[in-house]
Amino acid sequence: MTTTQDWFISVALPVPLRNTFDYRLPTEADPTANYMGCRVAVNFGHQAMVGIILSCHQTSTYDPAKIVAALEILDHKPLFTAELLNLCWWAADYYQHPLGETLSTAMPTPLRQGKSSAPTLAAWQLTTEGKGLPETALKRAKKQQIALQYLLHNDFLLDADARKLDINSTTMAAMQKKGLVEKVERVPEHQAPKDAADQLLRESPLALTEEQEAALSQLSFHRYTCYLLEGATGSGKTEFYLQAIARTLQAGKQALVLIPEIGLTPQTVARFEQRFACSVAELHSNVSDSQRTNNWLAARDGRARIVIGTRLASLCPMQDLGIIIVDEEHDLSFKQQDGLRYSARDLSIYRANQLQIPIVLGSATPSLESFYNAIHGRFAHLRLTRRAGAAKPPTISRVDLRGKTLTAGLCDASVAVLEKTIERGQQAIVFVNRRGYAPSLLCHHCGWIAECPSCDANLTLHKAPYHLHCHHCDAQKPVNRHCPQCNSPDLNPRGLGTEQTEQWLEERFPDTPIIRIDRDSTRQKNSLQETLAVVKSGKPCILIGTQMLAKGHHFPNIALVVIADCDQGLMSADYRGPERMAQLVIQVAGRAGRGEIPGQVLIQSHSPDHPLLDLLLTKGYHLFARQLLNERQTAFLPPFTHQCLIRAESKRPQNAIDFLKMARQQLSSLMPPSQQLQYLGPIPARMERVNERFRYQLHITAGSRKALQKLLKEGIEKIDQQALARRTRWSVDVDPQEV
Ligand SMILES: Nc1ncnc2c1ncn2[C@@H]1O[C@H](COP(=O)(O)OP(=O)(O)OP(=O)(O)O)[C@@H](O)[C@H]1O
Ligand SMILES: [Zn+2]
Repeated sequence: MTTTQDWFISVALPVPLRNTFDYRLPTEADPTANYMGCRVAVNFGHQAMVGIILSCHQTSTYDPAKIVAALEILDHKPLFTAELLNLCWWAADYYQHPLGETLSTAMPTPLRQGKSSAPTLAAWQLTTEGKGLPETALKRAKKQQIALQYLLHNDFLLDADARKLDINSTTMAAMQKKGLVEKVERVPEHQAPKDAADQLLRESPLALTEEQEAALSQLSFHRYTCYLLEGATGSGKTEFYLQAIARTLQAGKQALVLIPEIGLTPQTVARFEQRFACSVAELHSNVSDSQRTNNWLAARDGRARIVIGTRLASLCPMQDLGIIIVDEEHDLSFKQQDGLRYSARDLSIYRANQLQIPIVLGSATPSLESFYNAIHGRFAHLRLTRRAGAAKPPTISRVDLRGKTLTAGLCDASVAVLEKTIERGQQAIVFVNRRGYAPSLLCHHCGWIAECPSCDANLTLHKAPYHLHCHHCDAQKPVNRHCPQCNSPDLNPRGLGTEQTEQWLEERFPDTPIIRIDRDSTRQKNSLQETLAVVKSGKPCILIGTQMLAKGHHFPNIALVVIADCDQGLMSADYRGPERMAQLVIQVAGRAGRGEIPGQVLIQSHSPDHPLLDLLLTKGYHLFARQLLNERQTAFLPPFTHQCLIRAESKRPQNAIDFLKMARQQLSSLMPPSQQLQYLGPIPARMERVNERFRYQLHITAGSRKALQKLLKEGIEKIDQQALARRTRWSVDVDPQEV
């Protein structure tokens, strides 16, 4: 007879090592059970850790005498489905990241820490006193009466159902105070998805426009295809998603919807809940840890039929996934910039392919990568060129700033149009690319500029509260009264930030609400939603904001959009600068005229005749993107080539440089440079010093993705074995988005 003593498990642990670890199965475990994908508690050195079981076997390549027993198996049911394990495996391999850390990235924090994976749902039930009440009680508190009536007919009221009945937590808390209800935790029941199919929709779908109809008829639901939905702003991409998802749900399958970070979620979730009667689970950083865990498990168990989330949702287990939607697929937030540097979009394309299901990448301004794939037939290209409903595309004009006086970033002509817009009782957006009051503080007498002591960066001046702030290392300082160099009191803000425009507009339009939307103003949970409620009311107001305002909001009363400065993107040193500038301009401009009011867009620029800007504004994003693609091809740049960055940082610059020299040597000994493989570096990062550390990088550009992957697979392993690799902080970034 075999005992658990004869069984070994291989475990992936969240440590920066690329191998897995063998343990004995704990004595109380059942060797015939399937533990693959379950969490296990183990001792690793002197530390207790939570790992994931990858396999169970009767032999080990290590000396069995030295293998210790694992402490405890933490799950009854695998947390990682075989499909998710495979996905993480691929991600670890492709992005050159340790598997254990990759699996850890996929899990919500409580699960990572070893907390229980038994899902629970918060619910209310009547106390004995509550049960004694007649249905007609609580007449004076309508909402409480609705809750009471519900509870007299049902055993309990789930928090989620309370929301659907429009009963909020204050109502329930009031009833609890009266001793009528109490809080309980329910184990969720499994809801058979097929039963729900006939009562799927809560509202009837819109009649599709011709273009939407044509695009939807091209979707095939039973095999893998990656669709690029290139749809103008306001063309009704969301309606397209909703109807594609309805068909998926009808077939008894789940849908996964990925959206960019910040702000968008509540709006999108509301749209989905309004349409569908089934359960919609959210996965993003604004959901509490315990709720995130429950939602993650609900997706695994199939209780959640639609999962909506940011990048991190792409690594969630799904019982029976039928479609993936990536909205605003060009958005940078889909790429993680530390740890596992994955692209949620690219990962999802791989996932859809493995599952043989459709994936839709939607955007008005597709990334050049996706655009290229669509043109070359790797993706199916769907287009929506016209706005849905009555809305017309906005008229866009350029405002030449040369020789004009600027106040808080705006010239007189733009202010005059703003004034008219407000007089007409309409709303406007002023787009300013930087937060804070001014990007630097300058001594007018000697030219001294306030710099961050730890970074190669100027300190940003903020007025509310009044201080100097480094946007790179987060250091904060009081504002100097005198120049530390020449002692002159003549210190002045230089450059433009959102706070400055806000302050000036408040003085200029004292009777109009001025609403600033940037990372500083929306730091608190839900505050963005509260602010946006004012905009939704439709009353005249002026919104000032950064990129956050560009992303997918639908405000029907915005008549005017002013882009204070689009020159930065045109002059950028990053080859992606023009692409990003164009996406931003089209997205921000796309907020104007989405309802019945026609939209107008003013683009202020010191180089209004710049050929790229001209191309974008006269020919549109599609032709602009084609031209950029031609330029990229000539310059041996992505998407025609494939890149990897190896980054290193250290307190002494030489350490990082030495490490990268070694890395370059190791790699080029495997594959010497050629026309199809270029090495560049070590070179300093764009900002060389951040937070007292010097940052360098090695760029590798290859003509073929396969060759690059082969090089990395063999090369990183060799680099890993060098002593320098253990002494240096370094990372690998495959398909980097910021170089
Ligand atoms: N078939 C349709 N008939 C009537 N109205 C529609 C239809 N499809 C969409 N709409 C409406 O058009 C407006 C814009 O749609 P939506 O927000 O989906 O645009 P979008 O393509 O996602 O734009 P963006 O990329 O700017 O976010 C919404 O008010 C939506 O209700
Ligand atoms: Zn700093």
